[in-house]
Amino acid sequence: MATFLKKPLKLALVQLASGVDKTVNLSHARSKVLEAAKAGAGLIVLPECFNSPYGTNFFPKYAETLLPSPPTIEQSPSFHALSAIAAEANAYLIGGSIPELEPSTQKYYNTSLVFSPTGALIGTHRKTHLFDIDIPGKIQFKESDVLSPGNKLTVIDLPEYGKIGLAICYDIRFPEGAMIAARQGAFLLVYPGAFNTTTGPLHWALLGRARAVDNQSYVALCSPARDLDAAYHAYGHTLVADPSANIVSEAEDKETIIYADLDNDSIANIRSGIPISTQRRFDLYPDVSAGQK
Ligand SMILES: NC(=O)CCC(=O)C(=O)O
Repeated sequence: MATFLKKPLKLALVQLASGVDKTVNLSHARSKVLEAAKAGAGLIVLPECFNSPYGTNFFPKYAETLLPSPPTIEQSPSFHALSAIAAEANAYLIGGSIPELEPSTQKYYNTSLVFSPTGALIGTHRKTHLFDIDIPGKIQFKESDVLSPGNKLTVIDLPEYGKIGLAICYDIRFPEGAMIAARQGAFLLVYPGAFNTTTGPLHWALLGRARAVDNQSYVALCSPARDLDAAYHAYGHTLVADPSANIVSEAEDKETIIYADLDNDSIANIRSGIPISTQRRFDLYPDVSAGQK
């Protein structure tokens, strides 16, 4: 049997309730991550913009400097908090995302930091597709008013488990990145995200299941809890889809932690039963295959 996930993994997604106080948010994230680790999670995920409110007016105020790496604690308290939390939890930690200011260009990014169980930084992802939408009478949002897009796709190796693909929220609408990660061997595609109460009911679960069925990989979507006092109403509904595209765990809109037990057989069985990964006709779509390793 082919191996994609080297050993069973308990995944935890923290649907965190954050407010305006970054220090409080970091300390609250620590307590929820430690709770998940105590429950046996080996990989723990936080939501998009987990330590600030979500909105273009908040990005500059909450932005931290990550480069050159490692930053000082003054440049990035979140970097240091996440590193320490991962080590204390003895678990892999995907630190949702934070607004980043790149000092040399003065550009802002929406950036995810990933730490190993020793607290070492093992990967970063800058959101590559910015959330610019306009649905009249419902929602208008333009991340590109403030943010710049990242310029790389991200696959990270967790040595004991295998590879994961990482992208942020709106990135999920573009299936090419997920497909490239899966073709590079990712057993799991992770999206810290903050859909809203308009597009969430329409597309959140559908997109999670779509990326799972396309790639026959586990998919994890991790949202903030909904806060009706905030300007932006996150959808919540943090979820995990399995490689057959069943939703195996899903939150409602309040703060909670959801768990899923990931295993290699679930990936190997669907990939051998419906072997789309070996049946692709890249001769017919070379523009898609150009990004493959
Ligand atoms: N934070 C985001 O990228 C939101 C994406 C979203 O809501 C969507 O519909 O896509």
